[in-house]
Amino acid sequence: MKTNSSSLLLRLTVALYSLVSYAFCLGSLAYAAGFIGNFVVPKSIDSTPTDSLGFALIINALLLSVFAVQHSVMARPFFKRWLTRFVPEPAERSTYVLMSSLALILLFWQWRPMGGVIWDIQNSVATGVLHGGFAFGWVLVVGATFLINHFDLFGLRQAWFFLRDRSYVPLQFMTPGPYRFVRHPMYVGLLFAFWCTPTMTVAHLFFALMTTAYILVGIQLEERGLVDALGQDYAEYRKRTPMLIPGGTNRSNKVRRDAGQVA
Ligand SMILES: C[S@@+](CC[C@H](N)C(=O)[O-])C[C@H]1O[C@@H](n2cnc3c(N)ncnc32)[C@H](O)[C@@H]1O
Repeated sequence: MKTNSSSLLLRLTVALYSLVSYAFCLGSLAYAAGFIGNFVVPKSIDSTPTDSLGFALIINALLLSVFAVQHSVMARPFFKRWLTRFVPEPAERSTYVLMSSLALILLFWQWRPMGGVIWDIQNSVATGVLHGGFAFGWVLVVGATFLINHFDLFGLRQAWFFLRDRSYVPLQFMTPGPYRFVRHPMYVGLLFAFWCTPTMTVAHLFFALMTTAYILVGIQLEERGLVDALGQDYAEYRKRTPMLIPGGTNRSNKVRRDAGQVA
């Protein structure tokens, strides 16, 4: 990322923009924990239903689709090339972060609770385990961002290079902590956070199913980009490290084994 000695005003503007985007992101992530866990926030995934089940399903499906499309399309190289015709390159990641946060805020605002209980666990040990799984999930999500590079993932590092009029240094391939056991610890964390609940309502189940499907599809798209960006190291990593389940079958190897290419 060459800066061509951009004006100080532009560099300061990008720095401020990245901080504002980051603040939106922190706020929406914190709200997401309360929204899914039904604590602290004024409106959560299981607030009192106000619409018919059919209408609620349609609106919620649309809200999740907006997030999925925004998140996937804006991460693709063709979109980044188009966006950076209008937005300085060092602000591209912050724009992605800001738009993701706005898509989440729209979801929290317009979400239609749906009532109906699928399971309701009363046993105190089981409830404790599920609450523990929920907390573990969020700790894993946030912890993994720091292991990769929290400030790069949220666009601040790019703006910091730009502010100092330095060229951006991309992240190198790495396998810190849980990345040695699975390729997508953040998504493992999200799956824990979405599924670990003592009371599973229709709305929560719909949310968990849709987001799980999105994570499984999103991984395929993300890994294509990661192989392009990180090269052979990531391609090898895909072959030897499971996607989501530690010790589980690695999908790439399974495909090759099924084709008789792996002993
Ligand atoms: C939103 S993070 C999600 C990471 C991963 N899917 C997970 O669940 O932990 C996506 C970014 O993380 C970075 N990343 C993911 N795996 C990486 C690795 N093994 N080494 C370096 N960077 C990685 C890339 O910059 C990628 O754009």
